[in-house]
Amino acid sequence: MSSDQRRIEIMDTTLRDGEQTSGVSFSPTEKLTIAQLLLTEVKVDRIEIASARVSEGELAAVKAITKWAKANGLLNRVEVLTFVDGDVSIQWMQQAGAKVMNLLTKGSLNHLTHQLKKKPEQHFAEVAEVISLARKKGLESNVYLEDWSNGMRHSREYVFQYLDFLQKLPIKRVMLPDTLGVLTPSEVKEYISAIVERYPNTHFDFHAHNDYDLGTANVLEGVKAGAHGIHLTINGMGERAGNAPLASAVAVLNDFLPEVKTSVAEASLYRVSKLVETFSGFRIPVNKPVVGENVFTQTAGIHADGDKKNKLYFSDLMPERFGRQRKYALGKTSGKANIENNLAQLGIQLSEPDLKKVTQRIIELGDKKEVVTQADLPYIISDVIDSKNIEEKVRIDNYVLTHTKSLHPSATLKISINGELHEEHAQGDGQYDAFMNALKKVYKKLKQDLPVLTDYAVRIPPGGKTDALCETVITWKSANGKEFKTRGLDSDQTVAAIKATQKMLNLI
Ligand SMILES: CC(=O)SCCNC(=O)CCNC(=O)[C@H](O)C(C)(C)COP(=O)(O)OP(=O)(O)OC[C@H]1O[C@@H](n2cnc3c(N)ncnc32)[C@H](O)[C@@H]1OP(=O)(O)O
Repeated sequence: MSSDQRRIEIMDTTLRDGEQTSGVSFSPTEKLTIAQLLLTEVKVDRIEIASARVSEGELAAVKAITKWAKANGLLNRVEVLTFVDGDVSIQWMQQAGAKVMNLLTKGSLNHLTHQLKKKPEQHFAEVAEVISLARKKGLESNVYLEDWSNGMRHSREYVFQYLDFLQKLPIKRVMLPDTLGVLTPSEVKEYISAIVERYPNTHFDFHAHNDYDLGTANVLEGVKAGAHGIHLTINGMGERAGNAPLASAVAVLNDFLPEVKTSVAEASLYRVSKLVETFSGFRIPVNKPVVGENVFTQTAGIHADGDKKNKLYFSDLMPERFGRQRKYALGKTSGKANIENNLAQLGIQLSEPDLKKVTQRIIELGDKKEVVTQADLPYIISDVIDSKNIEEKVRIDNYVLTHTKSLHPSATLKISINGELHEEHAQGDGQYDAFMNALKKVYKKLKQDLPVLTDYAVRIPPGGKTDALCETVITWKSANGKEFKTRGLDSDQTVAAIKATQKMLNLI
C-alpha cells in the first residue's frame, strides 16, 4: 500500500442494522464474540452494536462489549445509535458504558414533518441540545441524517440548511444513509460529490441499503465521490433487502479503487461470515459473492480445461485471499479436466481409459439430477473401473456379529486379501466397532495401517421410507492426511457400514 492512498473508514453495523434482519436476534454472548472478531481479526475501524433504549438484553450486550473494549483500549471504536430524546438515550449510554453515540436525526423534510411532526428550526435546536448534553457527559457524537437520500431528491434545500447548521456543532462525523436503498450509483456520485465539495472539513460516512441490489455499486460510487467512511454488514444482513455486504464491498474497493485503502483483513472475512451465519440462522445464499458456497466453484468443463492449461478462468477475485479454495463441480457439464482437478485434490491419478469411464458415469448421474461431490469420487471409481478386479483384491467373505444384553457385542470375520484368507475375532462397544477391531487385528498382523474413521453417517436415500434401504457414509483419513468417503447400501445399517468398509479396503 502506498502512502498516498486515501484511507476509508469501515464501520460495521452487523450488530445494529444487521440485527434488524427480520427474525434475527443475537444473544449478548454472540454479540460480544462478533464484536471482538470484527475489531481484532477483521480489523474494521468502528462497530455499531445496538440502538439505545431497546431492551434489557441489549443493555447487557452493550455493557459486556464496552467492558471488553475499554480493557483493550478500543472503546472509542464502539458506537450506539441514539435518539433525539433529551437525555434518555444519553442516560442509557452511560448505563451501558458506551462513549460514542450515533444520533438518529431527520435527513428529509418528509420524515421530519410526518414522523416527528416538527419544524426544521425546532429539530435543529433539539439536536444541538442533545449533542451539547452528550458532550458534557463525555460522549462523542456522530449524526445520522435519516432518509437523506430522499431528502436530496425532494427537499435538498432542507438538507443543506441542516448540514450548514451541523457545521457549528461539536460532532465527529455526519452519516448519510440511503435509508430505503433507492439511490442509483449516479445519484450517489452526484449527491456525495456535491456535499463533500461544499463541506471539505467534515467527515462523511455513506450508508447504503440493498433494495435494488445496488448496495455495493453505490458504496463504490460513494467512495469515488469522496465519502470518508462506509457502513457495511456481514453477509449483507439488515432490514428488508439488507445493507451493503462487508466482504463484497471490501473486495470491490481493493480491486477497483487502487487510490484508496481500508484496514480490513480479507483473509478473515469468510470465517466471520460463517460464524455470523451460525449465530443468526440467516443463511448465506450459495451465490453470494465472496462468501457463498458456490462462488469459487467452476462447473463447466471448458472452464476447468482452461484453468488447467493456463489459469484462463481465474480473475483477481482469488479464493485464497479470503481463506477459501477453488472447486470444480461434478455433474453433467463436467469434462475430463474437471474430474482430473478433483482427483488431483484427492491425490488420485487415473489412466486415460479409466478417466473416460469415470467421466461418463458422472455425466450419466448428472443427467439424472444426482448431486455428485468430490467425496463421491472414490466410490464412483470403485464402482465403475473394473469393479470386479477391485472387489477381488479384498473380500469380506463371512462374518458373525453378536449383540447380547449386558455382554459386549462381538464379531468374527473371515476376509480374503489378495487371495489369502484371514480370520479374526474381537469385541467392541457396538457391532460395527467389534467388526472394526477384528479387522484391525488382521491388518496389524499384515503390518499395514488402516485409515482412521473420522465420521460415520447413516441416512435413508431421498424419498425413502422407514423400511427402505439405508446408506452408510464413512469418512476416512489416511496416513498422508487425505480424507475420502465410502458408502454402502443395505437394509441393515451395520451391513451397509461393512460394505462401505470393504470399499475403503479396496481403495487403499
Ligand atoms: C435507520 C434506522 O434503521 S433507524 C433504527 C432505529 N432503531 C430502532 O428503531 C430500534 C428498535 N426500536 C425500538 O426498540 C423502539 O422503537 C424504541 C425503543 C426506539 C421506541 O419505542 P416506543 O417508545 O415504543 O416508540 P415507537 O416504536 O412506537 O415509535 C417510535 C417513536 O420514536 C419517534 N422517533 C422517530 N425517529 C426519532 C428520532 N430520530 N429521535 C427521536 N424519536 C424519534 C417517533 O416519532 C415515535 O414517537 P411517537 O410515539 O411520539 O410518535
